[in-house]
Amino acid sequence: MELIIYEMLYIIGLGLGDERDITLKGLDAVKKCEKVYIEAYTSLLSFGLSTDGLSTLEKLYGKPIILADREMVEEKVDNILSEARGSDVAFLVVGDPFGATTHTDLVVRAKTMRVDVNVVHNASVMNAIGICGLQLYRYGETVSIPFFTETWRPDSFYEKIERNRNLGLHTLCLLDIRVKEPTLESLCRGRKQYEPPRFMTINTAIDQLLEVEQKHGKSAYDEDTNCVGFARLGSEDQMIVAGTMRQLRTVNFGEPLHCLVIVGKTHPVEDEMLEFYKITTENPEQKGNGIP
Ligand SMILES: C[S@@+](CC[C@H](N)C(=O)[O-])C[C@H]1O[C@@H](n2cnc3c(N)ncnc32)[C@H](O)[C@@H]1O
Repeated sequence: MELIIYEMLYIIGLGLGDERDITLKGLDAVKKCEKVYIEAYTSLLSFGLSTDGLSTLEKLYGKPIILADREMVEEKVDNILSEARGSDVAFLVVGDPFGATTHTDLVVRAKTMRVDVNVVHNASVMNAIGICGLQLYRYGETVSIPFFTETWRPDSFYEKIERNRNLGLHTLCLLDIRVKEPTLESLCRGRKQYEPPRFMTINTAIDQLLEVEQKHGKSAYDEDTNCVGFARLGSEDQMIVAGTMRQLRTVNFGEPLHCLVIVGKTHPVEDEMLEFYKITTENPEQKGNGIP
């Protein structure tokens, strides 16, 4: 009887900061893989991902890395999986592989195609937000805030935030990333051209949240609701600022990526920790860099 040995798909978390955040286990796996893909869709990296290539990562890993953009992840993933049937293939993900739903799909498809999968975990935005002192086990459902357009203003996040707040739970709001979005014009013409990448800022997210509150009027939150804004978590220049929606709306958080937490009912220890990140009249220039 013929013995079929399937090779492995390694899904490897890179963490949040820079190329050195990969784990030793992850690095070992990358080194033994014949092909290495990096997902550039659900997160932007501060890892030297630019038009001139992925040099920092490639230097550290000692091999070329193929950029798996949104199109490849969503439409051509079967090709990657087929390759993993004949050789070891690495699929690198910023943060943790399960910090985004796309990668759960990838595992399901791999299993269906009888490709073995090995996951190497790393830090995710989902746990890095713990740095502000709000307890991770006091969070409700995470919501995603999409960019509003003139004609498309989806607000299903509102009900979820309302539910979380009624239960006294904190809410993590993940903010939209628009990468490789085909322009409307190019879709009509049938030849794809792409919009420039866009990353939602905390300021835009708060504007949209308040617009939706005004529309529904159920007082799920308001301008005086306490929040924490996070930018570039895990990087040297990360920024964490606590304040009301009104206060955070005017803070310049700088480069992406950003996310926002709407604070629920707090424990005294959570309050004590949040104090370190607060904008105050004595400290209007709160930069919120790192651990206080
Ligand atoms: C779908 S999640 C991807 C999560 C990633 N796979 C992980 O495990 O961290 C993407 C969203 O998380 C937030 N995010 C990701 N990395 C971040 C960072 N370093 N700092 C702040 N927010 C971040 C942004 O709102 C971004 O739109």
